[in-house]
Amino acid sequence: MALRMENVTKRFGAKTAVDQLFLHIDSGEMFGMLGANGAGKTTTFRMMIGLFDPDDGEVSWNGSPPQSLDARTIGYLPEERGLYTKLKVMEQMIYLGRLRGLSKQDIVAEVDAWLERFHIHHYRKAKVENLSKGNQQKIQFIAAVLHRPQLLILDEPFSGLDPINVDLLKKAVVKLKNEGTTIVFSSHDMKHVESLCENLCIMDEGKPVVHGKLSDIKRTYEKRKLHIRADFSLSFLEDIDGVLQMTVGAEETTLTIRDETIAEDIFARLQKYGYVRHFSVEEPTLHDIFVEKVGRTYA
Ligand SMILES: Nc1ncnc2c1ncn2[C@@H]1O[C@H](COP(=O)(O)OP(=O)(O)OP(=O)(O)O)[C@@H](O)[C@H]1O
Repeated sequence: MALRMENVTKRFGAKTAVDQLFLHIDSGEMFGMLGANGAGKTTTFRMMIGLFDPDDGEVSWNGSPPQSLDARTIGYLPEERGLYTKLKVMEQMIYLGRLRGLSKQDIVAEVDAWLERFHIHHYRKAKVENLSKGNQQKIQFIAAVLHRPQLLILDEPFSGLDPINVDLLKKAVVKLKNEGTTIVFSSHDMKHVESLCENLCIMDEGKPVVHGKLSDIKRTYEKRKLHIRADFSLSFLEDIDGVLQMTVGAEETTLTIRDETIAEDIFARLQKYGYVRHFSVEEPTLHDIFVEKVGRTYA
């Protein structure tokens, strides 16, 4: 399932929530959408699944509008979680799965496997309202995937989860990707996108300010941090033109430099002094890129 969004704009009254967005997501890809609150991620998702029509531009999956997709093709974890809290976990899953045309037998088998994977099988007969928030979120995730969609859209899937549950969910998402599912998810946390996605889009006020392959994006930004470990004093580096800051730690010295050419210069100089145990140029993080691109701190 490959997605194309061509010059898509969505307005709410005077507010332009999404502004001339171009996106191309390949089949089987894991794609990350980043952006501060109100950047336009949820509105973009709603257009992807055909819940909203764009005011301008076009959305298509394999050439067809999202409205023409079979309900089983898409799995959607909405930002506003909504489960029937008085129902028991399995009852709820059977109800939701039946709505999508699955047999009770298939639903029970699929849900049991997911509950095991998430270490919450003992809650299969528990009422949803008696589960912790994190466990409710896992149940909602299962509801989004139990029909094995080809296309999975997850709005903030990791928010509110503790690190152990974040890892469990990440593993589940990677497994689905490896099985061929096209996955799009949003996050406020750049690290999640950095660890999971090859391709991403950073949105700011409805516009994609950065879009493309993570490795390409990183390559186009200056590398400005140097880490050096050596068996001799590195204090002379502070006086080199282009060294903006220097922090001397017990083991390692970290330098902030003006641009990559300074790293080459320092590397050449160090050769003359003695044995260098470690020399690395740190790639910019997505956070660094966001700050550089939109000129303010993220989220
Ligand atoms: N149904 C709506 N009616 C009016 N304005 C809306 C509607 N949906 C979204 N907006 C506005 O559009 C902008 C983008 O909202 P959206 O929910 O898409 O952002 P988001 O990136 O998902 O934010 P968050 O991270 O807070 O969920 C916001 O200014 C929001 O107030």
